[in-house]
Amino acid sequence: MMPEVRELRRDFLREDGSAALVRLDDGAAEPLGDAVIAIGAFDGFHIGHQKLIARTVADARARGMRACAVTFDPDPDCVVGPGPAPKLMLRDDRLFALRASGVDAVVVVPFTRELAALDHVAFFSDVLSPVMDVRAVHVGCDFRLGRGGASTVEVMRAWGAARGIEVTGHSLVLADGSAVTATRIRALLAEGLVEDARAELGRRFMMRGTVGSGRGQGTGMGFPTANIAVPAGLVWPKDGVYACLAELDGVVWPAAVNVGIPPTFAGLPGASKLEANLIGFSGDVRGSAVSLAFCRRLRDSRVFGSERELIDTVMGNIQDIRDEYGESGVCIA
Ligand SMILES: Cc1cc2nc3c(=O)[nH]c(=O)nc-3n(C[C@H](O)[C@H](O)[C@H](O)COP(=O)(O)O)c2cc1C
Ligand SMILES: Nc1ncnc2c1ncn2[C@@H]1O[C@H](COP(=O)(O)OP(=O)(O)OP(=O)(O)O)[C@@H](O)[C@H]1O
Repeated sequence: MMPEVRELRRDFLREDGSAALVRLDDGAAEPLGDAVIAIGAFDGFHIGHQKLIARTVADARARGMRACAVTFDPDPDCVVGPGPAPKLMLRDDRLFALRASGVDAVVVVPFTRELAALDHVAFFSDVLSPVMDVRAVHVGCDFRLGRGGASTVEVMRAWGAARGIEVTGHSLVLADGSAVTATRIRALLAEGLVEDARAELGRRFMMRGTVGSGRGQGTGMGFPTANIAVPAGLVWPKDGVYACLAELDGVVWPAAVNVGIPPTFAGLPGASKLEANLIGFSGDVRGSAVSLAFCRRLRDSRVFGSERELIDTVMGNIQDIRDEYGESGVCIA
């Protein structure tokens, strides 16, 4: 059985993203007035981020003020990190998820080395105050700002108390006894643990890309595949075969997916690193945008001794996924 439309819209970030988007490098940004804010990179927009935003929105409603998510572009880790970690989300998906989170506005601060060197006083006074009057700040208790992370929650709370700004460092949302973080979800995906990643993301892990061409042999073997090129800089789940859901033109199909260069064809030109057989779909997908939401890991990819063995195994995987999800598309547009 395919999941409900509501769940699918969540997986593919199709929920209504109606909050205003305010870029601080856009000189025409309208001032937002009194605001309750949450601050962070929010890569993955996981269940910890979601709870932090829910608290921010509840506080803003109680005060009769605007709720704002303050985030950065690019992700600070890409500017000041020792080597940027692969991201759970494209920038636009991250902003979209924040815009659908219940806040009134998403404020995007361009992140530069100069910004990274500011302390909290300059960050609030010079960067944020032209667009909003911050009255309350919600962050995780481990949050740090500024050069060397010198502005801890305690430092900001003491500074804010004298200025009528309430700073709250919330205890972190835990899973299996330790904090849910983007870093931990990346590690789960690197082990192929897509179901655990789903629990911590609050939706299935999703990759998006454009269909290019592969070696052109899948159709002849009975399972045509969309060979998906994904933008650089994103996390990849561990190589292997997965049951997924695939969105194409607003319709979601069950899909059998191979992640990683197929070991049987390693070294041959044209092999695709991400390919999906959309179950129940027929048509030409080249040039289209396809998104994959990861449901379950089926097995490691392996070297096959013969084409017959490869076909039988892959068709068996496809049948298992068909048995679980059917072969009909579900419209989520
Ligand atoms: C569900 C699925 C499972 C696959 N498993 C393997 C595998 O274990 N080993 C392998 O070498 N190739 C595997 N492949 C890749 C196929 O070999 C590949 O799709 C086929 O050769 C066609 O490639 P092409 O689209 O580049 O022409 C798998 C493909 C799919 C869709
Ligand atoms: N598990 C959590 N529970 C509540 N708040 C959290 C949690 N994780 C992060 N936050 C808070 O959410 C905001 C955004 O966090 P940030 O972007 O640093 O995410 P992160 O998941 O900790 O990422 P990373 O693993 O890359 O450090 C910060 O205020 C942070 O303290």
